[in-house]
Amino acid sequence: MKLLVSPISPEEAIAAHQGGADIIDVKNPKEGSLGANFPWVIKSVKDAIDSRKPISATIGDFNFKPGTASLAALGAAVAGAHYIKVGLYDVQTEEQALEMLTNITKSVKDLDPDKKVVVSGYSDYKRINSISLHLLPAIGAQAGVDVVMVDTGIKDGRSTFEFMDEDELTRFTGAIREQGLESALAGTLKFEDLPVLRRINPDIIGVRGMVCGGDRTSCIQEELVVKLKNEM
Ligand SMILES: O=C[C@H](O)COP(=O)(O)O
Repeated sequence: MKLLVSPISPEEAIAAHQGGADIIDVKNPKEGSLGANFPWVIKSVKDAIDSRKPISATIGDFNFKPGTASLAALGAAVAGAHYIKVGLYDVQTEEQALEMLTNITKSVKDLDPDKKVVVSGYSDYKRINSISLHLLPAIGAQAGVDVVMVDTGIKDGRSTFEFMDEDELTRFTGAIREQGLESALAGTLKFEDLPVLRRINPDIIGVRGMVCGGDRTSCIQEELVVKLKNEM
C-alpha cells in the first residue's frame, strides 16, 4: 500500500514528505472534503518537494459541470500535479459521471498522457445523495481514469468504515482491480483501522486527520507520518 497524505501548505508537505508519504496531495479542507487549493499553492508544494515525490491535487467536490471541472483539472495539471483528483459529489447518474470523467481525462491527458486522473466517490453517498460508489469502477475504466478512490463526503468525524464494512470495501477494491485501475481508500481513517486496511489491501490509503493527531483542522505532524509508515 502507498501512503497519500493531504497537506494544505508547503510546510505541511515537507512534514508529510520527511515522514515518508509516497504521494503529496494538495487540498483545501475549507472548501470541502476534496476542496481545491490555489494554483500557486500547488506550485509552491511542487517546488518544496522538488520532484522527490509525486504531487496530487484535488479540484473539488463537484456538481455536474463537465466544462468547469475539465478547466479546473487542466489548471491543477499545469500547476504541477501528477495526480488530479475529482470528487463526484452532486452527480447522480451514470451518464453524468461518464461525461464528467471523459472530459476531465481528455483535458489532463491532452496536456500530458502520463498524468493520472483520480475519481473519488463517497462512502457516505447515500446521505449526500451522490452516485453509488459501486458504479465508479466500470464508469472510471470507460472514461480512461487511472485511480478510483473512496472518501467521506461530510467530514464530521464519521469514518468510511461506519458506512462500508470490510466485505463491501474488499468487493469495491476487487472491482477496481478487475477494471485494471488502482484503488485508494480514505475517509477519517484511524491507526486502529490498519489491520483491516492491510486485509483489504488497496493500492493507496489517503489520510489527513490521522497524521494531524485526530483533528484534520490541525497541522500534519511528521512523527505521526513516520509512525503510520512504520505500522503500514
Ligand atoms: O485524501 C484523503 C483525505 O485527505 C482524507 O482526509 P481525512 O483522513 O482527514 O479524512
